[in-house]
This record gives sequence, C-alpha cells and structure tokens, in this order.
Amino acid sequence: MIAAGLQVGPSEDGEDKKKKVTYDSRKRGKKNDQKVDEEKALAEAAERARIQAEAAAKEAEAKAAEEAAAQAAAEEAAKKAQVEEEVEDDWEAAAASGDDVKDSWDADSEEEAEKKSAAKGSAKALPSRPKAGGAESGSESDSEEESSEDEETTAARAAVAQRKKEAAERREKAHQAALAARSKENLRSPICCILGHVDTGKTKLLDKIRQTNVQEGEAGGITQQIGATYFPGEAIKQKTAVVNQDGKFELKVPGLLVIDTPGHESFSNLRSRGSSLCNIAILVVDIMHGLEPQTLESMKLLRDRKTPFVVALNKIDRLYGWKKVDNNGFQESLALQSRGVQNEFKNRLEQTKLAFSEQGFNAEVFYENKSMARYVSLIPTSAHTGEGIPDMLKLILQLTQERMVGSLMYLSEVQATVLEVKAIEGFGMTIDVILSNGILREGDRIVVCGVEGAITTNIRALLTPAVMKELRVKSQYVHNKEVKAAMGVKISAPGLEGAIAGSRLLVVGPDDDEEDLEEEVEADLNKLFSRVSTSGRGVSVQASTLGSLEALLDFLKDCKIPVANVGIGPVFKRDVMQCGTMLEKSPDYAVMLCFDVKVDKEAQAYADENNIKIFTADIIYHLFDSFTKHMEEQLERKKEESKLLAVFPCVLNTVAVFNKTNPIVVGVDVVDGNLRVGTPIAAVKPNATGGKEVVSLGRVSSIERDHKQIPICKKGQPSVAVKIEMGGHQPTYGRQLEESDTLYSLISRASIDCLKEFYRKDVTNDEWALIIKLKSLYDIN
Ligand SMILES: Nc1nc2c(ncn2[C@@H]2O[C@H](COP(=O)(O)OP(=O)(O)OP(=O)(O)O)[C@@H](O)[C@H]2O)c(=O)[nH]1
Repeated sequence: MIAAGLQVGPSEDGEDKKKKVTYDSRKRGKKNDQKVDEEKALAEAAERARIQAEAAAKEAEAKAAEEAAAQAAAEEAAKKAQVEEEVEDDWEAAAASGDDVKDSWDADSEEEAEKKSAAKGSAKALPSRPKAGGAESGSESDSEEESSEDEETTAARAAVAQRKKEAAERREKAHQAALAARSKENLRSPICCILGHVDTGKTKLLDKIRQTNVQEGEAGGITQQIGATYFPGEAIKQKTAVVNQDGKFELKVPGLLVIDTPGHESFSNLRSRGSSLCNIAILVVDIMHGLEPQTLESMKLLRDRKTPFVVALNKIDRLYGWKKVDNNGFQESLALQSRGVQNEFKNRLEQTKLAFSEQGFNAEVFYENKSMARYVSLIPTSAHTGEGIPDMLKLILQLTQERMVGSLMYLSEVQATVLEVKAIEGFGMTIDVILSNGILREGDRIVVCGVEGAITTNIRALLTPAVMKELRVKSQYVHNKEVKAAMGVKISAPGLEGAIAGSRLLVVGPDDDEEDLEEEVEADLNKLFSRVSTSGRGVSVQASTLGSLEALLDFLKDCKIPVANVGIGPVFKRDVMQCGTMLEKSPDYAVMLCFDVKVDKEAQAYADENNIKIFTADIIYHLFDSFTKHMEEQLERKKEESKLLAVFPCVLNTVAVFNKTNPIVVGVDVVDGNLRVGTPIAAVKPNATGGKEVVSLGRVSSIERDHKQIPICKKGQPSVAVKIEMGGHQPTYGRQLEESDTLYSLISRASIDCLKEFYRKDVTNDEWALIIKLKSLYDIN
C-alpha cells in the first residue's frame, strides 16, 4: 500500500484508503463552491486557448516526453550495468591495488543507493496520500464526454496552480511584512533546552531553578507551562542579582522559556520553519565523570544543528571538601574553598577542556572565555546547592539577547512545534505545543502533520496549567482565549489522533491556501521517508518523533547502516510484518531499530515467532551497538556454516612422498600462501589433448612438524608432513601423480565468493594476489 516499504503508525487494515483528515465540513463545502466557480471560468478560458494551441502543444510535449524517457532509460541501463560491473570487480581491484577491501555490510548500501537514485533522477517512491480534492473532481467528470473531461482537468489544474501561486505570493508578502515589522526593541523570550548523559543532573538543575523562586515567594512569577517552564524577567533578575552586583547586566528579553523534557535528543532536533526550535542549549556534564557517551551524542547533534550551547559542569559540590554557599555565584564560592579543593577543581576543569578539544571543541571556563564565538563556555554548577546557577542563567541570557537578536525579534507570524501528543481525560487527544512566535487563538484553524497525512482542524481549547494558587479550582487547566509566544500550550481539537510529535504547527490565515499548508507540514515527514535505501535492502527504524527519527536516520547514515523502512510511533504487528519482508531479501536486515518507542505485545510475539529482531533503546548509539553485535553474530554463524567452502590459497612443493594413496602422506614446503587443515588440494597437469587436467587429491586432514600437529603452515616455514584424505577413489603417486608435481589449494568461484563474503578481514593482500594467480590456473572467471 505504501511504496518502498514506508510505514507509519497504526492502520485498521492494509488497504490504500488513506484520506487527509479534515474536520470542518462547513468550510470544506464553501471551498467547493468557490472551486466550482473557478473551474467554470477557467474551463471557458481553457477552451479558447485550446483551439489555438493545444494540439501543437500536446504533440510537442509528447515528443519531448518520449525523448526524455528514452534517454532516461538508456542512462539508467548504462548506469546499472556500470554499477554491477563495479560491484563485481571492486574487491579484486582493491586486492590488486593493495587497498583495503570494503566492509561487507556497507558494501553496496549508501553508494549503491546514491548511484541508483542518481540514475533514477528525483523520482523517489513516497508514501501515497490521496487528497480529498481528487475524489470531488472525479465524481463531477463522470457524466461528461471524454474530451471535455480532459479540458476540465486541464482547466482545473490550471485553476489550482493559479490559486496556489496567488496564495503563495500572499503568504510571502505577509511573511515579508511580518519580518519588516520586527524590531530590536521588541524581542521575544529565548527558548532553551537541556541535554546530557543520564544522571548528570538535568532534572535536578531545572528543579533547582524553579524551586528556589517558589520558596522565595511568587514575585518571580515563574510559571510551569506545558512541556516548558517560563521564567519571566523578574525571576531572572532576582536569580542573577548575586552575579550582577555592578548592575551591568541588563535584561532585554521578556523572559526565558526552558523546555522541560530533558535528556531527549529529539528536542534539540525540533525545528520551526527550518531553524532550530531551541535558541540555545545547556549541555550538562557531571564534573566527576567527564564526557560520557550520551554527552558526545548530544554534542554531535548540537553541532549538526548549529545550536549554540553552554556546558553546565555539574555536581561541583561533590569535589572533596567543598564548602557550599547556597545559590552563590561560582567564582565567589570557589574563592572560599581550600587550596586542595581549588586544585581538584582545576584538574578536573583541565581534563574536561582536553576532552572537549578531543571532540573538536575549544572550551573555556566562562569567566575566562574571551571569545564566545570560538570557545564553548563551561559553567561549574551544583544542582544541590544552587551554586553557579546564577552564572548559568546570566550567560544564557547574555548570549541570546546579544548574539541572537535576529532570531529573537518578535515575529507576528505563528511559529509552533508539537512536543507531545497525549490523550487527556475530558479533552480527548491533545497536542502539547511550543509556540515560539506569534499568537494562537481559540478557534484558529491549524494544520499539523499526522501519520496518515496532514491533519487540519480547529482549536477547541487553548490550555495552560493552573498556577499554584489556583489549584483549588476544579480543572487542572486554565482555558485561554489566546496565547502569545514564547509559550508552552496544550491544544485540544477534534481529530488529533495520529498527530506526530516534532511536527510544525501552521495556522491557516485568511490568505492562505489550506492545501499548501498541508503539503508543507507533510513535506517534513516525506523528506525523512525519502531517505530509505533505494536498493530495498535495509533495517527498519521506528522513532517517537519527527526530530528523533531524523536524528536516528542521521546516525544510521553515519554508521553506514542502510534503512529500508521508516516509522513513527509505537511498534505494531504490521510494522514487524513489513520488516519481515527482509527475511527473504536480506535476512540480516530483518531487524527493527526502535528509538524511544514502545513495542506492542502482539508485535513482539510475531517478531519472536518469525525470527525478526527488535532492538529498543532510549539512547541512539545503543541501537548501533545492538545492531553491530547482531551483525557479528550473523557473520560468525555464516562463517561456521561456510567453513568447508572457504579455501585459502597456497602453493606447495613436494619434498617427499611417505604414502602414495589412501591416505596420501607427503612432505611439503609451502612456497606461497598458507596451508591450513581442511584445505582441498589439487595438481594441475597437461592432458593428452594439450589442455589442462585438474587432479584433485582430497582435503588436508593433518599437518605435522616434528611429530606435532599444527593447524597452519605459512609460506617459508620449515617443511611439514601433510596427510591428504579423500572420500572416494584417491589418485596415487606413481600413477596419476608425480613427486615433482606442484600442489595447489583447489579454489573455485564459490570458494572465492565465500572468502569475499565472510573472511575478508582474514585474507591478506598477498593472499588475494595469489588467488588472482590461481584463478587463471584454474580458468575461473
Ligand atoms: N551531589 C550532587 N548530586 C546531584 C547534582 N545534580 C544531580 N545530582 C544527583 O544526581 C542524580 C541524577 O540527577 P537527575 O537530575 O535525575 O539527573 P538527570 O540528568 O535528569 O537524569 P535522567 O533524567 O535519568 O537523564 C540524582 O540522585 C541527583 O540528586 C549535584 O549538583 N550535586
């Protein structure tokens, strides 16, 4: 039903009946009327134009299309042939040139995919999502003549194109107007997210910032929002006063919005309108542990996304002998410590800087950082004592309001991103949204990306959590008529089932073309879907959000693990079934790599029954570890199974014949390659007709030197006694064989292929070179 094995979310059955989800039949009806009028007018225009030009245009078009198709087909055939040739030849060529032979499981994944996709042009298989409009125009044209159907279709297409063009122009104009209306005097609150390895103290840091203010009364007015915490200017001033005694730090933004869900790679990966949702990130590092695997992963993500970040070097209170001063500025606290503590801090700081430089980042403790653009600032903090937190807040605000003015100028246009999709009692399915620009209003018509295509609906309620003192009120949530950025808000609306976390949320304005917006939000998902391997071979991946899926795909690309199926949301049986199609094509890839998603029980049972592996993890690189281990196990198994088929090359000179046959026992020198137990041996002799005759002697069953069994005798080592046995009728020295005959390992096309597939790493370049010589001896192509 979906081309190229693309699957998302659950579906009731396997039919191709996906429809865009639209919840406003009234609006839809009005839109239809307009559409009919436009179609009529344009049909007349098209009729006139057609008489003059259509025939000629059609002919020219058909001819051009034919030529283009023929050329594309020829190119594709040529490229395919070339790819096959290259794949066939690469290892031998590599051996001959002395280059390393490629790893087997990345052999023809990306490269092949790229070559093939280049050959195919941009025609990628994308999930089909029929538009509602298609059905409408179909029913109208049923009663018409065929030719007038064509005209109408052409006219309707022209009308749609025209309408879209105009809408796009209007939107662009509005966008430009909104941009022009921005001002440096009207900044919005920056959005910050927290990342880091587990247990570094991300949650505790957030709690500490919030709780201190709650304890100090409500002056700060910190509000817990949906998926985020808002720190208004007052709270920030209060919190940073201890490190702003000279009053030089002046707050220019209204506040700070901190995204609450820490530790989630996916959140720093979220974007609204192409740019990162987060203006800045805090990467938390445990000063006692340094950089840990997930820290590195977060750093890579931040680098890829070009998200500026500061480092909270947390848990300074654990430095032995640390004397705390609650909520103090770090420098003052450090000055109060004993020499020993100061030294330990210095050492750990230097270690951290070194570790950062090993990762390609220059890092410096914040108060010695002279160039924010070139150095990452390290801010020592304690989430327990609150020390360093004032410095951290001050620095984040300084960095954002001074260096990111462009992205912080308040924009009247709505920019919003879905953080989570949740069912809430009394509200049904809701979405938690971070509104980074503009105003959302109750009743707004919105478009978000769903697993079955775009979801277009109207906001029924805009909810924020009740503030502390209002908790006595029945409802947990406050209804808002409108909310202004930056803000976290819960939206209740009909039809939100299947909405995808990480999707952008767009508001349909009076000038907008709804379908355009739908296409726009779908494009984010389609872009990810189009990244599947065109070879059709690859693992299946499933992730919780658009952001985490993108991070996972990026990661797998770096690891050269090809991906054939992509999904979002929990793993259901049909996802596993889809992955199972790989059992026939490429069983090693019958693997699901699932990031931050649940696996349905039935799906797991099906996977177990059918030998499909499901690996789940909350940390992306763990999936890589699982997959690598899986591949190694598969390789070992296959190696074991193919032991008899793998023949390593060798050339032997016979120095003595101890037993002529059954079994043959000879003394030999290994003059090339390595002789191993199990190797089949042959002599190549001229036959009566002047050709070659291959005389098979059987397999080596033992190798002995000085009456000791050895598994292998290498080129140039002292002579060995070799026993060669054969199941059937073994040739005899003095009859079919002479002592002067050179002996060779008996290789074949199959044995070479087997070495290529399972023993690449075990075969030296000299051995590959010898194989090439033996190939011509045995006339192997
Ligand atoms: N001594 C000390 N302990 C801390 C500090 N920050 C956090 N911890 C402790 O470290 C542990 C982990 O803290 P969390 O805040 O849950 O860490 P996290 O990074 O949010 O962990 P995950 O959510 O599991 O990724 C808890 O036991 C905290 O009490 C700190 O500054 N000093």
